[in-house]
Amino acid sequence: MIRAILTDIEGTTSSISFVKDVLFPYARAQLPAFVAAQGGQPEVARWLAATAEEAGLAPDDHAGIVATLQRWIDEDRKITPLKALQGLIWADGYASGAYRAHVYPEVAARLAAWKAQGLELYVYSSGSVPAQRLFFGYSEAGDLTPLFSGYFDTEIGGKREAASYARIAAQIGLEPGQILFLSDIVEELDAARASGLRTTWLCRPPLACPADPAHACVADFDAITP
Ligand SMILES: CSCCC(=O)C(=O)COP(=O)(O)O
Ligand SMILES: [Mg+2]
Repeated sequence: MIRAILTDIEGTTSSISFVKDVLFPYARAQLPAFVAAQGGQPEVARWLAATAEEAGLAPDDHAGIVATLQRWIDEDRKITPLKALQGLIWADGYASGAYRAHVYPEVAARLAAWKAQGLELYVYSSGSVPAQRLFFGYSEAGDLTPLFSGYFDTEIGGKREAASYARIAAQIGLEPGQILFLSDIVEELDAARASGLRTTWLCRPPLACPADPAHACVADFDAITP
């Protein structure tokens, strides 16, 4: 019996376009000024140092670090320091009203219905946990954060690694088979299933489920019956 739902964001609750065409360009454009103004703040300095280490750069090479981060954004790399810094930058955009996070039309009501029927709801995204809280706090459907019991990011492990899902199940405190993972990426679903989680594949239009899908496949949350 399913006791909890663990959901991906990009391509699952929300459009890929909002992340790639709104959030990523905003972070890319703001990065140089953000690093210049806030590079000395301990949290920012920690992630800049992690970026330098990952890229083999000197810790004080801010120009090189910014260029590296911008290249990683262009390549859509899911690297923890990049994701942490993006989250810090996006906070200003949400607070100023520059954008609100897209969620597909049925998502808020369906999440609320699952919560009302006793399911616990969790998020697992490559976006940092603070970025996830902002995303659902400033969504087009309003503040959805009261619906969620917890958030996981790549600090628990990569989304294509089975061990990450075992760690998440242990942190949630449920058997893996009691958790339903929702994602648009088959490699993530394969990893979750390898650790015993139940899986459902979101193929949002204009995509369509293949004839013989590798995972239970739906077009939207209304078609999911946990
Ligand atoms: C929650 S912040 C925006 C999402 C993001 O940065 C990202 O890389 C999306 O990754 P996901 O694992 O949700 O597909
Ligand atoms: Mg996704």
